[in-house]
Amino acid sequence: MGTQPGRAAPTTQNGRVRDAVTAARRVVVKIGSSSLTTATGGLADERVDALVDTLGRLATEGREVVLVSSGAIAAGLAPLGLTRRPRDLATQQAAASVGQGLLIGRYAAAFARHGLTVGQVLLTVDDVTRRAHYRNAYRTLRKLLDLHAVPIVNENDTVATEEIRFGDNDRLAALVAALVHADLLVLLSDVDALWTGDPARPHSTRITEVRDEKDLAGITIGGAGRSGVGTGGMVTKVEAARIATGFGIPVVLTGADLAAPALAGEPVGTLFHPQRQRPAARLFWLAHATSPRGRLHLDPGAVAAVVGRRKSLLPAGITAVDGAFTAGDPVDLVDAGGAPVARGLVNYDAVELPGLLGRSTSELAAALGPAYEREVVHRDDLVLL
Ligand SMILES: Nc1ncnc2c1ncn2[C@@H]1O[C@H](COP(=O)(O)OP(=O)(O)O)[C@@H](O)[C@H]1O
Ligand SMILES: N[C@@H](CCC(=O)OP(=O)(O)O)C(=O)O
Repeated sequence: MGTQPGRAAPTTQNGRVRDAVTAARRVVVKIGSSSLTTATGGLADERVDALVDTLGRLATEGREVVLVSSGAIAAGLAPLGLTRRPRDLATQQAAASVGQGLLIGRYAAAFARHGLTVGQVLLTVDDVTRRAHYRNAYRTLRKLLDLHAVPIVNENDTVATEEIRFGDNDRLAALVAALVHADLLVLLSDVDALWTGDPARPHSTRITEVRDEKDLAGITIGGAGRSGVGTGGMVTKVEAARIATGFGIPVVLTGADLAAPALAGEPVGTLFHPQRQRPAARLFWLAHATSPRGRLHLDPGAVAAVVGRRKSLLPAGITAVDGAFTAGDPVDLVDAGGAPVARGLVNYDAVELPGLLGRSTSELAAALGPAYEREVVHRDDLVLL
């Protein structure tokens, strides 16, 4: 290991953001599988209890707490006689189905010791990305908080398919934080902070604060750790931090055993500063939360118009279409090399587009009617990637 765990002295700016951490009224806390399980993969009761003691205190102080907890698959392994995390989706789903009940039962018992009731909230990608669905998810979470219950969120693993799955819970936690307008997101893992490289390597050092993207330059952000039950590793945690800070929410990334000092605003872990320049929430959501349902291939002129001049995308600049989307779905706009340059909400169904490609809007309007004068993606519904 590189630098031994220690508490860095807060800088003034760090101190100010830490004050926001202490003052946070609504907090989303995410804990990973690796922090909840024993070496053999079962649920580690004492770890669940330790986390719940910290969160229970917070909730009884009057703060609103939403817990995003992984661990369903890990908890389901032993009861099904499995010795390690399965690779195939069907067995992962079976394990999650068995484990989720055990996990929630364990949390319900632990929170009950603090006089608190829990509510299970299982979400899919669609539930947090599609407007109609996320309003629904928001209402449920809001009502649980109003009723002083602790929502415990996980991905709905049993119905999520490979294509539309988060897999890790880091980004889900960031989107839940945005959804409930949290004041703080705390990501708890089996590592005490973000390090400059694999923490097991001798020259890696701990990063105490990330003020903006520049502080991430030169860092080796690696995959899941050696516990064998986590997924995503630091890659998805840093992505989650980008999403949340982009929504103006500070993020603390630290070890599960440091949850109490982190929530008390002590300088533990890595503090990601909220970004002052908030993008329009809807477009930010589009860039980070939606999974594209298809791809529109642009010719170089269309790339220059959309990216360089911030114009709407017209049928004339599209050379090919992939995917089975319907009007209103998010799609990626890709250049001639296939690299995504923008994401937007498309105004046509996939089946309609091939007949329109390469034709000018006036020609289309004359041939097919005024409805075909509309842009394929309006510039207000476009975000550059
Ligand atoms: N730059 C880095 N800093 C810290 N940890 C890293 C880094 N790169 C890779 N990791 C690994 O990421 C692991 C945490 O991710 P993961 O196993 O998915 O945990 P969780 O179950 O908490 O989501 C750590 O145990 C660590 O080995
Ligand atoms: N929804 C899954 C989460 C998968 C997972 O391992 O996530 P994480 O530990 O956050 O990287 C579960 O409950 O097992």
